[in-house]
Amino acid sequence: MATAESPSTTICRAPAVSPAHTASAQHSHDSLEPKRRVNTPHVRLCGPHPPTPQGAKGVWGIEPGAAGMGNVPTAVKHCLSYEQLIQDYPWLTHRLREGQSAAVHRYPEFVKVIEVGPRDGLQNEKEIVPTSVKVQLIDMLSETGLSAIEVTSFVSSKWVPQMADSDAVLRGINRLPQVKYPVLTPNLRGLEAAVAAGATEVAVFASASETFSQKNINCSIAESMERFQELIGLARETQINVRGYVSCALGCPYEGNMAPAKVTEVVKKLYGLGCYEVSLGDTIGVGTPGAMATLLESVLKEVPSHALGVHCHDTYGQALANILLALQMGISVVDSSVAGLGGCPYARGATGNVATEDVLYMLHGLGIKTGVDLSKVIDAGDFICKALNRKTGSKVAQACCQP
Ligand SMILES: CC(C)(COP(=O)([O-])OP(=O)([O-])OC[C@H]1O[C@@H](n2cnc3c(N)ncnc32)[C@H](O)[C@@H]1OP(=O)([O-])[O-])[C@@H](O)C(=O)NCCC(=O)NCCSC(=O)C[C@@](C)(O)CC(=O)[O-]
Repeated sequence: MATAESPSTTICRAPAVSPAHTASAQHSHDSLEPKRRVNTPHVRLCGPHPPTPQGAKGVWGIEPGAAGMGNVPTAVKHCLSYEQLIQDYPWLTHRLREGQSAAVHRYPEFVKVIEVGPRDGLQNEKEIVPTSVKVQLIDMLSETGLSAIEVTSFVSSKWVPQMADSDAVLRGINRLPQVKYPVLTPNLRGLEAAVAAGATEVAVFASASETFSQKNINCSIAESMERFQELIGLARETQINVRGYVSCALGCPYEGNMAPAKVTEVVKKLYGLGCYEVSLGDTIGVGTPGAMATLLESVLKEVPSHALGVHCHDTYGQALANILLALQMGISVVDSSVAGLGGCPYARGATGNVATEDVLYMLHGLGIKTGVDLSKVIDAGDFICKALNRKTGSKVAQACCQP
């Protein structure tokens, strides 16, 4: 690892045409010329736009509402977004949604992106990152418009040596009033140290897996809940907000598959203890959209969507798909890590978190507001990657920064 105290920053810029702009341009083009779009030898246009009267064949030559996109040639399907399709042909909406067991919401207008790079992203780094580099990274992230940056963790330095400078990091950063700077605390000792260093928000971390709980915080799930009850009680007395994590929500490196009911139980418990929000951690990035849907169906019966977030690692390349699915099910809080840094020291094989840059690109492309400047996040990612002598894990940053 390069140990430069202040690595130089290359200014990288996001594409001049934003994904939102591109999407809307595409939409208006499509809606002006729906016929041209489907004018392929495989498709017989039997009806005008908007859809044909009852009884007549509709576009694609199928009965309105009869078979969703079933008869549409694959090449054409690929050109159409779900949203554009239901906008052009509203009669398809019911059919497309029918059969989905979960209630499908519209996408949220605003998504809160919680940056976890300085904590989750760096905790697994073998070589100690200089405090000044961590502070500079956080200060750069503060300028991006992010409303929450998880900066460090007050844990045992014997367990996680990289976080041994938590006090200096929290005291060293330039705090902006509009940004929250939560820190991880596993016990009362951590809470006290965090508050002494100026923390106004902390996060506790439980697990849905007994084995992972033992490996990560050296106690059972039940014992962790007892600790957290005391911690949360004390924190709330002093107006410290507490966020919760449930690790292994979609799979455990030691126990494998996690039953949604078991995960739900832990989420419900943390919420009941007073966590204002609980983040569902796919710690080892094994989840798929199907697994996320099943989990959320279960959790949403017990905890409201506004009190839930998703925290996806990208080990199997499923993170963005999982997040998209969660958004469709009403979730509007997403954790992510600049440059896709990350990995848990107690989760073998876990790779980085989903990259903040990639999440922002997707959200902005969907027309969802985040308040975050993607270009500035790319700059922060470039800074930390140079400091770590590492290639970015963000596909968007790779695309934007190609020489
Ligand atoms: C929980 C403990 C402390 C129990 O560890 P323990 O060994 O059972 O605790 P202990 O009470 O016996 O203390 C051991 C030593 O640590 C000290 N100690 C005790 N507490 C603290 C503290 N707060 N801050 C600083 N030092 C502390 C304590 O004073 C003592 O020092 P000694 O007397 O030997 O010199 C330990 O297991 C630990 O620190 N674990 C943290 C593990 C961790 O940080 N994992 C990564 C974060 S979780 C994660 O990444 C997942 C997440 C959140 O991102 C979501 C997802 O992806 O799923």
